[in-house]
Amino acid sequence: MADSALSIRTIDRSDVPEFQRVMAWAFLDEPSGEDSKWLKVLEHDRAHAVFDRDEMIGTAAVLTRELTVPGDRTAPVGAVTVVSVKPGHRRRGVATLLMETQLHGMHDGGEPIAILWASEGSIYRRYGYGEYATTMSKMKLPTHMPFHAGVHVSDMRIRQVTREEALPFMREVHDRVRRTRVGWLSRVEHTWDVHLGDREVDRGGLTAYRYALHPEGYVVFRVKHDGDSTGPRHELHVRELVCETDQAYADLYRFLLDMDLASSISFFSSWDDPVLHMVDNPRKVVREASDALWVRIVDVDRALPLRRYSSDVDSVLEVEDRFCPWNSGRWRFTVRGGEAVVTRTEDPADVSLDIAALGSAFLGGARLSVLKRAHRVAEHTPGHVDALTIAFLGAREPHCPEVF
Ligand SMILES: CC(=O)SCCNC(=O)CCNC(=O)[C@H](O)C(C)(C)COP(=O)(O)OP(=O)(O)OC[C@H]1O[C@@H](n2cnc3c(N)ncnc32)[C@H](O)[C@@H]1OP(=O)(O)O
Repeated sequence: MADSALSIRTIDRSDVPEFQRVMAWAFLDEPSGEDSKWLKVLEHDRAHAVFDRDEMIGTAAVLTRELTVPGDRTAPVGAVTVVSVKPGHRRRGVATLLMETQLHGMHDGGEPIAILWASEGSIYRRYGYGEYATTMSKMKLPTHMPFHAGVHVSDMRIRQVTREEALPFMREVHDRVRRTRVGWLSRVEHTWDVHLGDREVDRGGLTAYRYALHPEGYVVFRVKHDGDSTGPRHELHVRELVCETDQAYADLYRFLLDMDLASSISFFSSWDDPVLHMVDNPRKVVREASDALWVRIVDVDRALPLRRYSSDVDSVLEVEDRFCPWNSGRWRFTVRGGEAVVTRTEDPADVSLDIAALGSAFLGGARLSVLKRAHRVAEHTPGHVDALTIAFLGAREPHCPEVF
């Protein structure tokens, strides 16, 4: 701790207004008010505040969630959010104290994995979070583009309905689909109000959400009005597109692409969105990649066996973890038939890496072979990095469709 006057504790109901104010000032935002939907997902016993004497100066919270990991499995994760320190109190170790408290708490009987979305790219590696555990694709495509001849569009009816009508169906579909998609998260009841918050201030000048249901999926989008004397050129901003079948995916994309009066579709999608291979002219799909989920392996021996792996491997990993030293040292990582066993060993290392590199690779997003080229992974026994890279990869790119 940089200053002996600092203290940290979990919050109670009476702390909430100040908690909101500190957050808002730190994020250069307006306090969201006592009616904020977000307050309903906040777990007070997992929300910490740092005080300088009696002044609250820092906040951070953990949300209890399940994350889908390779092998159609879910793993308990601590979803870290609202890390904030009041301007004027920064660079004195307040965020470090919050990170330490959260990760020690998870190590001590909590989740073996922590995740977050980073506001800035240079903050979280020092705490052992691995970047690009999932990649986000900021995608824009013109409407009215035909599909490639081989793409079948069914005659299933797509209905635009009210939010009230859509929600029960969406909850059910989402809960089935998220269990099959690596990087997707479970939702609690109020997540829906936060994720699809639709107050005027949430809309950023766009319309309210539109909800379109297909028997096997749904799409939620807003419209940004645009145009001139030559006619309307509205933009469709897709919030989420969730489908149980590839057919629903093609049908719902076609529904959006055929929307009269609209000229483009914008979507924060997965890097491997199949639409690239569905449209007639893939070059017209403009994409920009950015980091999405950051993953922190809290306990190597508890976390790695939670997922399945693509191939057998037997390697000794030397892990460096300065922030959570219980992970440091050598681990034998053995996969047989997709299942991993992780045990302490004194055997010489085949591969050394820092804990953040392991977090980046955990969901099958960043490749260990690329991290090796980036000097983040070192190979001591030839062939082991490639073997591990293949074992960690999954059939699809991991993707996290929601910011928490
Ligand atoms: C998951 C989320 O909630 S993401 C949101 C993060 N929050 C924000 O972006 C809100 C605005 N920013 C802030 O509130 C603060 O600047 C925070 C929370 C990012 C950092 O808080 P601080 O108390 O200043 O961090 P702390 O003093 O513990 O810094 C620890 C280290 O991180 C570095 N660091 C902290 N913030 C940043 C930053 N924004 N960019 C680069 N380095 C940073 C510090 O220099 C220090 O480095 P060192 O260990 O080499 O000395």
